[in-house]
Amino acid sequence: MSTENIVNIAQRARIAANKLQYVTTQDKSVALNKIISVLADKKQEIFKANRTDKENAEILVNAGTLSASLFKRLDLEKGDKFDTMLKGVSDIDQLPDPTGQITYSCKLDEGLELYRVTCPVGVLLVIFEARPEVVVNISSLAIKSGNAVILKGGKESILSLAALSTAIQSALADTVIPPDAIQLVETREEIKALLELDKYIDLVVPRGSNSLVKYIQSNTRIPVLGHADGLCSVYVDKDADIDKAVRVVVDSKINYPAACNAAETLLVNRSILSTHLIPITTALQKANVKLHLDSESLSHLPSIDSSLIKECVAEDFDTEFLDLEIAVKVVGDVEEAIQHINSHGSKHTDAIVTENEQVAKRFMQGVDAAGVYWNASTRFADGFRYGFGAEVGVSTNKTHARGPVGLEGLVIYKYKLYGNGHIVEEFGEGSGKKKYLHEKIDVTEKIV
Ligand SMILES: NC(=O)C1=CN([C@@H]2O[C@H](COP(=O)(O)OP(=O)(O)OC[C@H]3O[C@@H](n4cnc5c(N)ncnc54)[C@H](OP(=O)(O)O)[C@@H]3O)[C@@H](O)[C@H]2O)C=CC1
Ligand SMILES: N[C@@H](CCC(=O)OP(=O)(O)O)C(=O)O
Repeated sequence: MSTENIVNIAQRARIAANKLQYVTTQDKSVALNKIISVLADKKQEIFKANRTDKENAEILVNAGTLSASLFKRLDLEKGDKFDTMLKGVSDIDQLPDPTGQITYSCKLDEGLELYRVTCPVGVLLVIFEARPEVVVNISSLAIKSGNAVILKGGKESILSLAALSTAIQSALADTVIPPDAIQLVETREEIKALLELDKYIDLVVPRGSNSLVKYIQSNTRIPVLGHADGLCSVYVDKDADIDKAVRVVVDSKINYPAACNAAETLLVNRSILSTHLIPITTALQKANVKLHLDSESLSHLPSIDSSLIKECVAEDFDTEFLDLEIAVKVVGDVEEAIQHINSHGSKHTDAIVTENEQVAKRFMQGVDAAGVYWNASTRFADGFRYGFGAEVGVSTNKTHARGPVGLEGLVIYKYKLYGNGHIVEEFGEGSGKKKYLHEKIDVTEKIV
């Protein structure tokens, strides 16, 4: 696409975003329900496009140039993926409108009232992996939060994405939401050109590998909300219940090994090696997980399947395997576990298994991650599971939005000041000057 056309896409997104400032919750609901019905009507057409994407991808899988997990992500037909995707749109419709919410109010003077009110970010540019349903998840979240979005998914999903976004745009054509609110681009070159357009685009969300996020951060002036790799750890403490430890570690690793919220590192307290390590590693091996063991854990596991054991190297603790592999390290206490996670983790999601509340609290306060869990699988790090309907992805940024990004992550705020000819000159410390009241206003309803 020419540079001129790319600028045109960004300009149209900007115009759509400006219009979206005025749409009502009811308008959004009409649009989301229309999207559900058009997607349902066009299901076979969308599946046909998805099948062609899969046929093309299969050639690459057979040639060994594409992973089986990428192929699995690409598949929109399998199981209940399509229905779950539609349910996500309906769930988002049911959630409260995130815009127009008053998060601060203050009476500065008689007749002078200040409100902080949530509002859309504006125009988003979201880059994501070859997972077709993400286009529907993000479009729904964008519409409900009043944002326009330009989307680019992984190249392997190009036909599925085109079918889905065309369906969404045709649904919007029958509503007050401008179809330009949801636009698709297809290539890295187009992204490169869009990254220059800080005049039209307000926020870039790169969702994918660390290298993608780093590339975007280094090549744009637009603020970036990075959704990068998940180097998640589970720490099994000396006061861990064995059954809970096995359940949490195994689920964190095998429930969906290619996801960013799968565990990549297992930290085990030294004092429970003889009791907990064997049941946990046996369960992992039963699930075909390859263990990258440090020398201390290796010396405690003389008799397990050696084809699934490797002595670890230092880099294993900085590796996102995204597969049935896990690095195992013995630590002395929770402090060492926290220190390890804070120096090797990716600030995504980390879990502790323990029955000791004090130790759990220490872990949850000390670990610097978007999600810190006690006796629960890292796989819960997900917008749907958090009750957000769906997610843009899992933010590994520390500011604006952290962890699964749903509707609240897609709004900012503005301060609205309602006066009656008030001027600053009248206020001050001297005689005859007015003093600020700074009284909280009891707000019960939405304001304009
Ligand atoms: N935190 C989160 O929410 C999530 C994180 N991830 C992480 O993503 C990784 C795996 O996903 P994977 O598909 O391999 O990710 P990639 O980063 O390889 O690709 C993701 C997307 O980024 C695009 N892309 C990559 N580099 C560039 C670039 N330089 N310029 C423009 N576009 C670029 C790709 O385009 P193209 O296809 O055209 O090459 C694709 O659309 C794992 O680390 C996983 O943890 C995955 C999902 C969610
Ligand atoms: N958040 C979702 C999906 C995670 C995700 O995006 O995975 P993937 O695209 O396969 O890296 C989940 O927990 O299953």
